[in-house]
Amino acid sequence: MSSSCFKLAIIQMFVERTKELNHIKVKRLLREATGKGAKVVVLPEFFTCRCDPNLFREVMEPVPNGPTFKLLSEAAKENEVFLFGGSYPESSGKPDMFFNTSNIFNPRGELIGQHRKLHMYDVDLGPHLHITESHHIIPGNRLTVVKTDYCKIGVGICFDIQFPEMARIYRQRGCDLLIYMGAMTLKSGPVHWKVLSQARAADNQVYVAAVGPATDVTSPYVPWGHSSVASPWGEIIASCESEEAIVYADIDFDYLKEVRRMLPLESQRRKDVYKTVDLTDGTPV
Ligand SMILES: NC(=O)CC(=O)C(=O)O
Repeated sequence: MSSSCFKLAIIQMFVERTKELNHIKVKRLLREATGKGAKVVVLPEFFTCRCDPNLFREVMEPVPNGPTFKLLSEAAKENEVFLFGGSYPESSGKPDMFFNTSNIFNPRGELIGQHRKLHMYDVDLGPHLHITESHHIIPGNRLTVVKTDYCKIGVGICFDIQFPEMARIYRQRGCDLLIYMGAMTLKSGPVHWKVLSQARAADNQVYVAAVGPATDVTSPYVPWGHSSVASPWGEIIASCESEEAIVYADIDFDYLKEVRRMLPLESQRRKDVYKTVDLTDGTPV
């Protein structure tokens, strides 16, 4: 593989009943992915317990002094990989409230980024799908750009994908890949998950990875699964369905440049007709 290309692995993990079982599974799946040449690996949202607000309170843990943080750091180091550690409930100091946090590690096991889900999923999707995340989750308050050996990567969690402004800012700050870890509902997942990944990719001419847990119909909140990777052309280049799977995709910077050359959106913006916001000013992230 040329230096202008690297292998990304996204892990659509079936989340087991206990944190310990999930830790064991993460180690196994990470070994498998890096054994196949993956240089950047992504875990799904909420991989330490099933999607259930009652369980979240039980499994939440401090960052950086919790067992999951330690596991991810050690696993990144052992496998010499950039690890986007899905997300898990990070205790906030308030008894029933937590952050939905993704910790990101370099191949030396050092923390290089942390994203706390920004947008709260407070929605009324019908009689059985009234969700108010803000009752138990505290939103983060900053965007997250991570520098890796390959490219800059913008990070979002689940509902964050619905907000195009965030992806636009990531592109303006030089990201070539956006990673969203998300457990979409069965209501919005089938319609939105892939379409939004493709839209964020095509609008911004970046790769987009959308990574969820495998579907578990016994969970009170059934995640949609269907993880995928979209190319800068907006095409799905790798995907899976509902079950546990590792999905691999080559992130090819020559292709990315070619898309931007063929379709020069950045220089064609009609800034004389509509207002755009320039965020390429080196604002720290
Ligand atoms: N939980 C979310 O943040 C969003 C979601 O589940 C959905 O869009 O579906």
